[in-house]
Amino acid sequence: MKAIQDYYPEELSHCYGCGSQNEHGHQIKTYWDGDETVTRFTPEPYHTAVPGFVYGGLIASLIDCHGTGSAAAATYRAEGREPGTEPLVRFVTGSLKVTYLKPTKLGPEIEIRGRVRELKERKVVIDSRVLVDGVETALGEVVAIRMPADFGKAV
Ligand SMILES: CCCCCCCC(=O)SCCNC(=O)CCNC(=O)[C@H](O)C(C)(C)COP(=O)(O)OP(=O)(O)OC[C@H]1O[C@@H](n2cnc3c(N)ncnc32)[C@H](O)[C@@H]1OP(=O)(O)O
Repeated sequence: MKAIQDYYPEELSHCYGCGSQNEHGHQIKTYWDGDETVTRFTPEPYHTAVPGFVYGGLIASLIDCHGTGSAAAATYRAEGREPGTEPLVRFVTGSLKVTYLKPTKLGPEIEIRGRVRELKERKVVIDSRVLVDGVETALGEVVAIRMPADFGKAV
């Protein structure tokens, strides 16, 4: 099964969170599991906050790209299209909110499960849960905005 990120074109595959071409990045992969999107990531020992627990910025980063990837996957699904078909659907982060419920144990695989709360043409809101060993440790909300064709060009 291909992940939504596997359909990103080369020029959009350099993101630190989800770009398959970024050798220093997380290279996350997001898949459908029924009505939920799922990303799994095993942190390294250096992803430490305090010994034994995962750095919160890593969790935010995973929620971020899980959210934008889920937004793209959900849009293709809502339109009844295969991912990667034209016109390409890509999202950037408009806002990112993370609520840390309890410390996230460092070592086991982290699972992020997302649900679509709102889906419009230009804006998709993804709610995420972060789980380790079945324990919910954080919640995320990503407002994903359709990437403008001229993204970054006016800066
Ligand atoms: C695809 C491969 C790359 C994936 C990368 C994924 C993760 C990333 O790190 S992306 C990088 C970080 N993000 C950015 O740099 C984005 C910078 N911001 C921008 O470019 C623009 O502000 C952008 C595109 C988000 C919004 O553009 P803008 O023209 O203002 O949108 P606009 O038409 O006003 O708003 C559309 C809708 O989005 C909403 N919206 C826009 N910005 C936000 C925001 N920051 N928070 C919440 N909602 C927002 C608006 O309220 C509007 O909603 P509604 O339709 O309900 O009224």
